[in-house]
Amino acid sequence: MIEIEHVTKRYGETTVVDDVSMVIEPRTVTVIVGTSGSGKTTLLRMINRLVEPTSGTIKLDGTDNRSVPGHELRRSIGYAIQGNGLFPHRTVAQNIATVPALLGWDTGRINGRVDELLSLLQLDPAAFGPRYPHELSGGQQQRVGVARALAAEPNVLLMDEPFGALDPIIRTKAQEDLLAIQKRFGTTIILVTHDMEEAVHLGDRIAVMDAGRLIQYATPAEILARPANDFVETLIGASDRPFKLLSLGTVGAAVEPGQALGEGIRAEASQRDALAELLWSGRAAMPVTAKDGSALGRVTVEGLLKRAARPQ
Ligand SMILES: Nc1ncnc2c1ncn2[C@@H]1O[C@H](COP(=O)(O)OP(=O)(O)OP(=O)(O)O)[C@@H](O)[C@H]1O
Repeated sequence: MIEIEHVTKRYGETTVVDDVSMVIEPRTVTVIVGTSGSGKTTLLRMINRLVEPTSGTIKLDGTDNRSVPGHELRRSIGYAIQGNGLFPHRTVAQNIATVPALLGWDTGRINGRVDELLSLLQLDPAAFGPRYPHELSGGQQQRVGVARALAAEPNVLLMDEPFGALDPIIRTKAQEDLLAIQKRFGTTIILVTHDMEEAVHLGDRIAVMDAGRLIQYATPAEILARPANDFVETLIGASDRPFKLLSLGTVGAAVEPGQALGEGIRAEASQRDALAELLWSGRAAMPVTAKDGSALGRVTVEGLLKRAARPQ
């Protein structure tokens, strides 16, 4: 658990983070979202003490983060940034091995971990381990950056606009990879973005910041249904709200008894995708199938429209 208590950061007369308090539950994804200059990066960097707060306290599992030296703290907390920050003169494998080597892991354990992470991020260890960062595409470099941040099995991973430089298709893929990794390792992830779409997709909870203040801290569904003020409402993009709401639920949760004709959709697809497919193919209903291909029922335009309405 991460407890941020009345944390303020000032540079001279300027307050860039203003009395922020929030509790981050273990094994969850928290997304900090807000406009440029709202203090997101500063707040994130106070967790691993790349920035020291002017006042307030940050506790990690009950322990004040000032009770251990900063460099030690940063070995136990993963950190991934936009543009990946890889060391250009080290191979991919050496980059990923950086923190485990500092921690004195033996070679066998380091190599095992490097291979495990590369495979997990769908990069063949034999092909990619010996390469240098400039021999990789931007998307591949970004994955190596995430692998390096995860190398020493941190409980906490901080990510600052990790997908900002990626094209939309690679970005979606990288987001799916991240969610899979988070499930597998149970890592507590805190991710900064200015993209509300990304926040809704990835976050168990979203923290909305404006001018250094924490304006709202809630689940995506709560934020969509009840934005705390006009600023949050603008950030969500009101015209898109029903679709964002549908993107939170799976088809499996909207399945109705009965049959339908034509091509089906899988239960784990999003309700947004189901509605798009129904509208595009001009159908009122379509079959829903389980992973093994068995029929579960159907999903209907009528049912989905009800789910897209503002929650009461
Ligand atoms: N070392 C520093 N000295 C003085 N001012 C700083 C320093 N670091 C950040 N700031 C200021 O603090 C404010 C918040 O910066 P921060 O990087 O936290 O914002 P952000 O929300 O992450 O923005 P962006 O989305 O553009 O990255 C900005 O106005 C920035 O200019």
